[in-house]
Amino acid sequence: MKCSMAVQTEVTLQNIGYVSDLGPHMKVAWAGFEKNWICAVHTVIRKSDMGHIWAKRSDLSHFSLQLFNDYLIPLPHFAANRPKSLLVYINPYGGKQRGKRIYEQKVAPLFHRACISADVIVTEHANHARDHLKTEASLEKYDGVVCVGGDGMFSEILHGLVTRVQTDHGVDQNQPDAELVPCSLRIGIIPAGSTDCICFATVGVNDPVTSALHIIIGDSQPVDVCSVHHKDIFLRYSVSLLGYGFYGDLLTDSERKRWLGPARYDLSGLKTFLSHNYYEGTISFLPAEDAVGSPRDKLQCRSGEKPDKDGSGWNVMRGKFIAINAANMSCACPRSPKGLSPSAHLADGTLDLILVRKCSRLDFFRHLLRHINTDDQFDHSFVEVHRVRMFHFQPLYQESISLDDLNETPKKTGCSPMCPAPTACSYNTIYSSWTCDGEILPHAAIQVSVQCQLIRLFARGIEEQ
Ligand SMILES: Nc1ncnc2c1ncn2[C@@H]1O[C@H](COP(=O)(O)OP(=O)(O)OP(=O)(O)O)[C@@H](O)[C@H]1O
Ligand SMILES: CCCCCCCCCCCCC/C=C/[C@@H](O)[C@H](CO)NC(=O)CCCCC
Ligand SMILES: [Ca+2]
Repeated sequence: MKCSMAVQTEVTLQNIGYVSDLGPHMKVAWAGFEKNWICAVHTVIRKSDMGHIWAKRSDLSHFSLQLFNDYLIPLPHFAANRPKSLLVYINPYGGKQRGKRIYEQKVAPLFHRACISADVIVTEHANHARDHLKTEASLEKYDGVVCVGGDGMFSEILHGLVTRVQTDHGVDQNQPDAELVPCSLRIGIIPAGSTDCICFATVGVNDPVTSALHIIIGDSQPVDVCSVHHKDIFLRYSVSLLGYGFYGDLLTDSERKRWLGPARYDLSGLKTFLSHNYYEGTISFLPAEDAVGSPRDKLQCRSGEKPDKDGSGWNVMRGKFIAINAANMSCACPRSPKGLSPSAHLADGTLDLILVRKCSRLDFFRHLLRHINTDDQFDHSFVEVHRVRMFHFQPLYQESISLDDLNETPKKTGCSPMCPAPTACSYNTIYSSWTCDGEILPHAAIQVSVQCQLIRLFARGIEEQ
């Protein structure tokens, strides 16, 4: 692979082929002198380094920009961290099934131009990437792992990588209080899924080229990971949303409608909203009293800081909940650009626990609506939010069945259904389940704890607006 010498070029609006956000404070421009990619010229510029110049597109026409032919500017503070060798997993079936094309057309040419070698694996089945990472991949050859797909695919990479590192270090993931070993390999996300909330909440935009450039320049964003256990048995890791009730039901329903693509969430969202179920249980949590900020401080996450010490004392609440949402990050996504918990931090060792208690359908609608407008979604009498380091949930009923059984013939238990109209109540409305980054957990009773900065992404968080 050849990287040619830098050649300084004048650029005007006419020959800038594309200008894209690299997070709110970064821009990328490249000039297509020909339509041919090989002749294209790339540069990545930090907006703050460029003063006002990038503030308005029209300014570009007067701007002489230093561009380097066939060479990505090795800005000094990026150079040392730039990856040279990557392991790429592509889910060809995520989102609108465009992962392979996105990688080949938009990302691979940039990696080539930046002299990055990439070993590409197009997955052949679910859990292919996870299992390959867990046992087979020669990780010592790589500087990072790239996930081309959605949040579900990211979850595979997360589980493969974290499990591999713990196995290599002899850490037992079944111990809820085990000190997990952080992963040294960074993970890059090329968004090609349906929600892509992990990419959106850590980069600020779902754009494959922007993500590719974060990888190329070697950005690094630590991210907390939640570990989820049931009766001291490890279930899963989560980085975005653990949701019981509304989001658990929505996800369960949407999995049956995968053929609809991303639109499945709209249909299942409407259906779940109309069913208006609530569920009774006990939530116990350890507040992060010494955490940086609070869920309602309206300070959006920059990059996250590590807290000094754990908070003290568990809080216990029993109630009837429409939704229990544990947001380890803002969960911003194109559907809700500020997310479920706009001030949640990426790397502070806490998550925001949002409890939506039983309320009228109209009130719940008002609450949902506030995820897409500027009003405060926590400013309702039936909503509370806590910044926590750990939480446990115990549903009212005794959990003696697994999710698989839930899809079979109903079995009666001694507990009463928690649905508003018992006559219309079906078996499924008695129970909800947790969605864990879009995957359904097999148990409702869970213990969750936040593992501070367990992984790092090729990203930089969302910079100050
Ligand atoms: N080759 C494959 N065939 C079938 N399923 C796969 C394959 N590779 C990965 N998967 C699974 O596909 C599921 C969905 O993929 P992905 O997350 O990429 O897209 P999505 O669900 O549309 O997007 P999002 O998770 O952002 O809503 C993942 O849980 C992953 O395990
Ligand atoms: C009246 C209009 C009200 C509109 C309300 C919109 C509220 C949207 C909040 C979106 C929160 C997304 C949280 C992300 C969760 C991901 O881990 C998961 C995996 O991709 N996706 C979903 O659960 C998919 C979730 C899909 C939600 C629609
Ligand atoms: Ca966090």
